Amino acid sequence: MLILPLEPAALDAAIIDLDGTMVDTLGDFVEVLHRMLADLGLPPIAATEVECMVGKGTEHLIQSVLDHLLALSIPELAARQVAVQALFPQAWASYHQHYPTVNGQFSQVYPGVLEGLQALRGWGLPLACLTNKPTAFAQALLRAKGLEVFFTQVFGGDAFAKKKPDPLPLRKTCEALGTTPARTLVVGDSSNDAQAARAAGCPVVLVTYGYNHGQPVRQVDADGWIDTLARLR
Ligand SMILES: O=C(O)COP(=O)(O)O
Ligand SMILES: [Mg+2]
Repeated sequence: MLILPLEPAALDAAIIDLDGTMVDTLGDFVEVLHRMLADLGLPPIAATEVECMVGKGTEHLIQSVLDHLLALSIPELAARQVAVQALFPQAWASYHQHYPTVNGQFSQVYPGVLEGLQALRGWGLPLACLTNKPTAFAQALLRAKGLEVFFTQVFGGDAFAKKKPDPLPLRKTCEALGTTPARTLVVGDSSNDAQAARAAGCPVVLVTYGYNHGQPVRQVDADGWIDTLARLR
């Protein structure tokens, strides 16, 4: 259901999230994490667990995975945090070593994404992609999936001093687009996108099929929900 009246005349640009909104990348994340965990001599983690950990950037993902896997052997939180921090540098290096070769191989563009992006471009809106994924990985994924042609800007989680849900990346992306937040539509899949949009003053529509940390996405404070980007037509 789309509550927000999506008037093209009310908008000057749109900012679209990547993981969980345009591309179903859970398979990429799981594969890279399994290669990383094998390098560390740790067991694999279930995709259903990973799904709840995606969306707050690479550092948060790696820390959450290590914390989850060490929880059985180190039940005490402070001791576990020390163990996670000790493993982190090797995990980070392994993750970044594997990601480029896996990127896009185990992921699919969601149905309706092309139609939705074409509709927004058809309204004459410049589009930016803003993700918490590292910029280089985001650019390579958009290229691999043939989506990069739609975007004048691509910013990742390493592009600014803070990541979503902080509003800073949205404000900076609006600046780069030359638009005001109130006239810039945000399309995302999680509370990170919605909280950032609310704090920045952007209208925000959420897709219902992405990753919202295991929480019902319709309970997130947003202006509307769509089950496919094709609904933007
Ligand atoms: O956390 C990530 O790496 C990706 O998250 P996003 O594309 O949904 O912002
Ligand atoms: Mg997302």
